[in-house]
Amino acid sequence: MKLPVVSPEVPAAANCRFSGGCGLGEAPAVLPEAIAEKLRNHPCYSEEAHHHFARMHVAVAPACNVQCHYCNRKFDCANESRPGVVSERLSPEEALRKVLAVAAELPQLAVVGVAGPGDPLANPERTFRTLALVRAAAPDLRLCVSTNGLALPDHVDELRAAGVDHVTVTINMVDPEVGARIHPWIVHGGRRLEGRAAAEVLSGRQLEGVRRAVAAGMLVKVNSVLVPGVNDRHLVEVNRAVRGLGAFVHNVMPLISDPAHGTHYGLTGQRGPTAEELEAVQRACEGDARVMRHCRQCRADAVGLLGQDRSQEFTLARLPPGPAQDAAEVRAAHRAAVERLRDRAAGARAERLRAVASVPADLRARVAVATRGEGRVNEHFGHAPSFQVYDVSRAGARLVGLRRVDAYCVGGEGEDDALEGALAALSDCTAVLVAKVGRCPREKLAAAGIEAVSEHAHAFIEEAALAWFARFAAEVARGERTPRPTSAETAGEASCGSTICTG
Ligand SMILES: C[S@@+](CC[C@H](N)C(=O)[O-])C[C@H]1O[C@@H](n2cnc3c(N)ncnc32)[C@H](O)[C@@H]1O
Ligand code: SF4
Repeated sequence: MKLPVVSPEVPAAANCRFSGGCGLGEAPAVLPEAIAEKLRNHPCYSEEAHHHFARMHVAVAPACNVQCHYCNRKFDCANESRPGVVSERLSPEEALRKVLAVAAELPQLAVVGVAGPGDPLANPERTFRTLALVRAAAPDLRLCVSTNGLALPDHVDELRAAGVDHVTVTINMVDPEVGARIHPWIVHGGRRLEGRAAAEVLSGRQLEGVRRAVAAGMLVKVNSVLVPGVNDRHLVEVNRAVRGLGAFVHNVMPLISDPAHGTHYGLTGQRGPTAEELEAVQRACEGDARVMRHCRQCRADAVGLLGQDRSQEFTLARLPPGPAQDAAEVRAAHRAAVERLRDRAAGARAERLRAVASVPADLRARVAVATRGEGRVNEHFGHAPSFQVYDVSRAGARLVGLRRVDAYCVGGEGEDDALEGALAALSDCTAVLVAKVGRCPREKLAAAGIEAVSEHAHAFIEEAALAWFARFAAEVARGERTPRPTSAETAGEASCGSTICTG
């Protein structure tokens, strides 16, 4: 799918944010209403929607037909938010009970997905029964499925009939030589295939699945796990292939690798990418395509706003007994409230943009933001498990990624390490916008060249970022401050022949 080129002067998020667009970089007029409607409240497909709408994954699909070197579904930790991890597996009936209980508590709930812990389409009976039960009980909830794609070509019609209009397919390679280094085996047609032969079949089926899903009118997101030294240079080719087939958005995610997880990569010391490496590949894939940058790589039983996992509050043992009432009218009221909030945020943003209109076009700064949702600066520096990072210029604020950190204010001996970790994670930022910050971390941030800014607490993120940027630009103009190059700028200068080169 070829997308129209948007003027670089026009900020990515600004173009579509309040017009039913996805916040991923396209002008509102570009998106047909049918697609805009599908994005409006889907947190995983729309950067803007993820501030306001929640999703839940129901863990009804235990088996998998592919082995990936990074996945071990046996390892579970309630405190860990990581793909493939679940606390309990559910029957379709239990999944429905849980959906209705969550929907009664969370007016923001908009999406129910099946994303494992194995592969939804390797467990078709359980998956389709779950989808049918949820659709009958709560028809306003969107349904989605996340699959490795091996069985996708066989199930597109059934997915469509089940009311699924969002499908995520994990595609890490289009070259079987690369694939054999990521996927050691698959089971297909009742046979186990290994190495290159397995990767060849997997790749063919994945691409065919994307083609058929797009042809059936579904919105397809492609996930790729970035494995340094294995597929980092190759993902541009994957991007080209899936875009050619009409995939709507590409989500390049960092490999999560730890020896404690017992995966092949963890045990052999394969590392995940640095923030700079991830950003370089995302930038290389961007071109005229949509690239997702707000993914939180959530658990297969995640519940809540992205980044706010509430799965442990909704285990089977904690669900209310008996059949729950659906709360569709509460969700409708929430959707209407979000529309009003979107209008207010658009107004605030337009005003701030006017205030920075005279700033030189080439001045930009990178800022980190502590947020708990609603699109606001509303998290304490020390409580943030991650920071959203934006590049700010007179054109607006553009999300460049997410930096996970250990929350600093948890007490105990790890505090100093956590603060050092946060300083390292934000080392390319000029400022961090927070709801609150203590004196000690403020001083340490300042010593590292990062200004802690709390005067815009509870403001909308882009409004706050632009307000800070106006002051920053004035200080630069007076010679009181020097702009700091972002890691993207320094990586860009060194990109040819290093991490990746698209030229
Ligand atoms: C657990 S899978 C379940 C759905 C399906 N089986 C699949 O692979 O797409 C969900 C997503 O998590 C990703 N994932 C699993 N383990 C990961 C890891 N250690 N690091 C990064 N991504 C991982 C998968 O590649 C996939 O995109
Ligand atoms: S396909 Fe999905 S569930 Fe299966 S091994 Fe790979 S990541 Fe895990």
